[in-house]
Amino acid sequence: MGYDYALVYVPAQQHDSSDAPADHNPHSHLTYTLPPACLLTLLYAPLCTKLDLYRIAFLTTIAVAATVPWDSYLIRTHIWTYPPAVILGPTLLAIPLEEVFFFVIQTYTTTLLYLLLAKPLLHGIYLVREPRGTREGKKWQYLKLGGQLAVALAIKQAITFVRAAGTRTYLGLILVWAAPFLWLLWSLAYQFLLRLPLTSTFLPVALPTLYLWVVDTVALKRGTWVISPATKTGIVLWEGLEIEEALFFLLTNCLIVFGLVAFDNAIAVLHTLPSHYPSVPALPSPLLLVKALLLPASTYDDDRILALAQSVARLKSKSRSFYLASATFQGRLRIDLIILYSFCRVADDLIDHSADPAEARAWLQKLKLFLDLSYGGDEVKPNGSVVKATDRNQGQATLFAVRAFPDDIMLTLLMLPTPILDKEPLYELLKGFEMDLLFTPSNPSGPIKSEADLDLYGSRVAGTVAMLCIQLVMHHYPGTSAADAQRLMQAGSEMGIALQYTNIARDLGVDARESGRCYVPSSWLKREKLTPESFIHGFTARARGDDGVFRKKLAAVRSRLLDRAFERYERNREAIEALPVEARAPMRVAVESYMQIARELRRGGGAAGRGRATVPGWRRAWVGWRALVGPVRS
Ligand SMILES: CC(C)=CCC/C(C)=C/CC/C(C)=C/CC/C(C)=C/[C@@H]1[C@@H](COP(=O)(O)OP(=O)(O)O)[C@]1(C)CC/C=C(\C)CC/C=C(\C)CCC=C(C)C
Repeated sequence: MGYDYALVYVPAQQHDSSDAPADHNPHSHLTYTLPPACLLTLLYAPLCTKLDLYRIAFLTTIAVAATVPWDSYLIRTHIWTYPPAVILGPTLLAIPLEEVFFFVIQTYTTTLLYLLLAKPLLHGIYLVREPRGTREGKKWQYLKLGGQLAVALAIKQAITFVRAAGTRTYLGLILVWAAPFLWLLWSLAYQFLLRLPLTSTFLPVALPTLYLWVVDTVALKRGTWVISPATKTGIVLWEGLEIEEALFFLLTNCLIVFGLVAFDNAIAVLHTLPSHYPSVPALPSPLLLVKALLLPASTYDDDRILALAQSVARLKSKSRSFYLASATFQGRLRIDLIILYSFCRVADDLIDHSADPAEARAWLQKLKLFLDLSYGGDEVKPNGSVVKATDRNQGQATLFAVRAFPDDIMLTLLMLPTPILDKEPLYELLKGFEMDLLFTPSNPSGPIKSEADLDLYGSRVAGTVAMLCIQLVMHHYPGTSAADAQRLMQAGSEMGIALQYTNIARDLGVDARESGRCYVPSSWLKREKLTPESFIHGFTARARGDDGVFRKKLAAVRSRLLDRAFERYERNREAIEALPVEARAPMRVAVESYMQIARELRRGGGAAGRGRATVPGWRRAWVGWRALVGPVRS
């Protein structure tokens, strides 16, 4: 019996209360199962969503419902019994309550570990379309069949063991019970079971299993329970751990993790494929989850899946702050934000990485044309309401994007949720990128001569991004009044500018050295007796001799940028608390993890000189965790 260490089962023929010291047993949960459960609860609590609670309740109910009849049967038929002295008393269908509690706590702990490890993943990118009649489609069908066959053979063998009623009975009973569930879960979620990273499949099975093996061994060595020699093989995994026990813990953890993977597979289908599921309830019913799992993989939208995979890869490689923050958003909002990030990133990179200004202008022109086509169908009604682009216009935009942009960029453009986003911030963003084209070797300060210029630039390249993010939030979590929405947009835009000031303060050296650009208003430079040219020169290798003087001036300029960043941040951070509740904590994470760069710069940590500030991974995680818990006090 797998859960014996918690309960101290003793086979009937050996039942003797002297085998099981009573003082060990009621404390087993306190000593072994509750501490890891409490620790994981503390760690995961700030990340926990309503969907997670639903998932935990769903899985625990199934685990208890699936285990209780089997366990009860074993007890009622006297295959197992337990010394009454070691249990508290109450039972459910003859199963002691402590045993039932074990079913719950094991499911809960393994689930929390799984959720923690799976948090960074966007599950939609692990879906695979299986086109009918193709090699790829057949490959997946063979893999599915292969797994089904292997588990079916194990079931057949298990039935033989049980029928023989000998030393393999216990082994057979474990397999006969667990394998059909595994067969079902494999049949529904084989794609995810094969494709998810091992941190989401192997690790959440291996860690709790190993823990239970060790605990089981300790319990055995203390003589708290015994397995009947008549029903066990006698094989041990290591001294003190029967192979049946080891298998039981392994299979129960496999069942829990396979169940969670199937749940996530269903949610991924629902969230990733709006063409099949235009709207999805926050807590999908079990029936909807099953329907999603049964949706033929040949009908998946592989363009959308690929676009998402490219966008996630882009986000992961280009921005650690927003990658961390993205993990805290949920469902379709998370997907739309990642695609929006990808759009902003590719647009910025197309222009920044152009071989010459002419090429950069050509890309800008194409991006504008794409927006013109996407929004071309907008119609303003006499009452001022806007009817969004029609399918015809989407079709034209698609055709244009396919012809005008490289494949990996084209898919991001096509997935941009233009029906949800206003066009003005997107055009403004392009205007911001256009300002970057005004930086030339003969004009290294480009369009930035005054503070007002810098504010305008910030509002175009970052204020707009914030407004687009807030629009997505309000679309996915409706209910904000028009007046509040306007206030949020205003505050968001200001917060975007704060982030842009931080960005400029961080990249002063990189922009000077690599692009010959100086984003510092000329009026500020004058106060430090610098010009844009001498500022850029200060970063070049030749100028390293007069380090001290330049460093002081650089520190003063950077400090002014940071002052403006913090001023705007302080003024607007309260507004985050007026966002829909589901988006507050994630938005705090996005803003705080970026503003941490500003804090590091202010502290002078590592990057206040000519280098680029980075926030150490552990501090980034801590800042994110703190922001999730509640508003950050300054
Ligand atoms: C969680 C998640 C995936 C969020 C996505 C956010 C998003 C869409 C970001 C786009 C970033 C981007 C590439 C924009 C292009 C223009 C640009 C470079 C802007 C600067 C970003 C810095 O990114 P990074 O450091 O990676 O860039 P470089 O390496 O220097 O090229 C910006 C500083 C702008 C970022 C601004 C925001 C994300 C807006 C944040 C504000 C809010 C979300 C509003 C908060 C709400 C209230 C109510 C106050």
